[in-house]
Amino acid sequence: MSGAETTEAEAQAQNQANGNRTRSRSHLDNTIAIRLMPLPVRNQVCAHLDALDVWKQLATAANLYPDQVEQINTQRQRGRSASNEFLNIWGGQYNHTVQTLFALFKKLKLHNAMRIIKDYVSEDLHRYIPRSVPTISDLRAPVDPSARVDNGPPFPSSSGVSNSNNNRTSSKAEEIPSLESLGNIHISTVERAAESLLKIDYSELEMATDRWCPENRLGQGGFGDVYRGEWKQLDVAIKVMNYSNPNMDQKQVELQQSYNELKYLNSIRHDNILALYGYSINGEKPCLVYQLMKGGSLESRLRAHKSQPPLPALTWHQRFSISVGTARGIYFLHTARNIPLIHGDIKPANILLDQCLQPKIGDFGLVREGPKSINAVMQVKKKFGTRVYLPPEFRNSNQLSTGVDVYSYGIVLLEVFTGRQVTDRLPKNDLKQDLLVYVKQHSKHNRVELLDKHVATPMGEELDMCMCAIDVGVNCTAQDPQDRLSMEDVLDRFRPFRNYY
Ligand SMILES: Nc1ncnc2c1ncn2[C@@H]1O[C@H](COP(=O)(O)OP(=O)(O)OP(=O)(O)O)[C@@H](O)[C@H]1O
Repeated sequence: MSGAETTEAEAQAQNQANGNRTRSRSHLDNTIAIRLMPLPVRNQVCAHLDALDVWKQLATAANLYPDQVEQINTQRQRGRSASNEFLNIWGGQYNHTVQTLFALFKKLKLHNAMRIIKDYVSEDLHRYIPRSVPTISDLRAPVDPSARVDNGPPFPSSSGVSNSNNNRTSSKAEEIPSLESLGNIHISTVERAAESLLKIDYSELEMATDRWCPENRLGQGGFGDVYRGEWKQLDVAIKVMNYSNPNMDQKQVELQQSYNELKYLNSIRHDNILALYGYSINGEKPCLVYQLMKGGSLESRLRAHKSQPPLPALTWHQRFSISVGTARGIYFLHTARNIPLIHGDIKPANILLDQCLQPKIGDFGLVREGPKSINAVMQVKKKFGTRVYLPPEFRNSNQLSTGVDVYSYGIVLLEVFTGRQVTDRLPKNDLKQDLLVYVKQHSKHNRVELLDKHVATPMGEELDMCMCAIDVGVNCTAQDPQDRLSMEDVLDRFRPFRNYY
């Protein structure tokens, strides 16, 4: 061992004896302190880490005290950035440097985070950043717990972050778990999310779809194609992930969405929530396998009269039953756990129908944990979802609450019963009106006129039921979230018509 190495090893031993918490800046590290990092860079790195939701891994690797971890969690639940709070504590109280942070990112294989701060560490450390951006093909490698990761040359011990993973002869107890990357979302995280899900062999899915025969292609979404297939005597829909977006930030968002789908869709079982059967990651592309919804999406059914050959329009009865089932699914999401889950992208394209036209909510890519209680509001950094279905307080001020789903649901109800799309061009004399203004104006006087003309005008109790649906749609889409119904209120309002569902 050279003299310099001995000094480094001694520094490391001393650091370990002191523990990460008391570690201060080493003489070998002359980079700036974390708290002096330029604000735009700090914001960028925090946004990136928050999107990956890795604050717990950071806190553990940095050996924070439980009360500090709780402090970060509290800020997170208030809608603040968990990563920023982590930096406040670790970078502020212990005066760590950007180089130390770089070492921490390296330890956790947060390569994009390393890229963001690389200009603030010495150039010879840039060799620790993998040259190529991790690709989805990383997923193909089966996780072998016994495999060691070759992280290249050891990171200087002055980093203040223990680096046992670099020591290929280190004992198992010291090892950092072997992690393959899905972008920056570790495969171990993905696997944990998918623990109770079936892991399906890719070759079985090839067989199920006749080798991805074009005739079995159901459609295309933001992530790639969806195929119909028969797998183990089950009718399934297989979403083939094709992370084609060349933009790295966008790609990261896509990866995060697939992870959300696994994490949340897998943890929720309800008659009106799409069943996720399993996933496959040992083939050409990662796949998610769902229950096949033979009735297609509500969106396509609402336009059925335009399809070739045209399908009969949905009856009022069917429309009502679909609306009730969808409301039940959203109500479950909002109330099943201590913290409400907010779907964030309720729209007809994400409501799928089975052969009996029972609805199931799909596309959990944007699901978020909301504020602690069903009536509370939290400020979030980023907007997400489909603009025309989002309420003004979320679109304009990033205020997230269960009211976001209620509003989107209200728009869906109005679309279902008027037969108009929220994006439809309105007749000439209504040019300045969007669907909501149009419905709100007409609902005062000529309410029956609002109903979809593709179906015979309802009479008697059926008419009352349709008017109730329009009223509920109007109440769900109030501009002020305080004036909106809750999903429980919606179901109460529908109860007098239970003969129809
Ligand atoms: N489980 C399923 N059963 C039957 N059809 C499905 C199923 N899942 C998706 N589809 C169909 O496959 C197509 C693509 O679906 P996907 O969820 O990927 O995209 P999307 O929701 O339309 O778009 P995005 O993902 O960008 O929001 C849609 O036409 C949808 O109706």
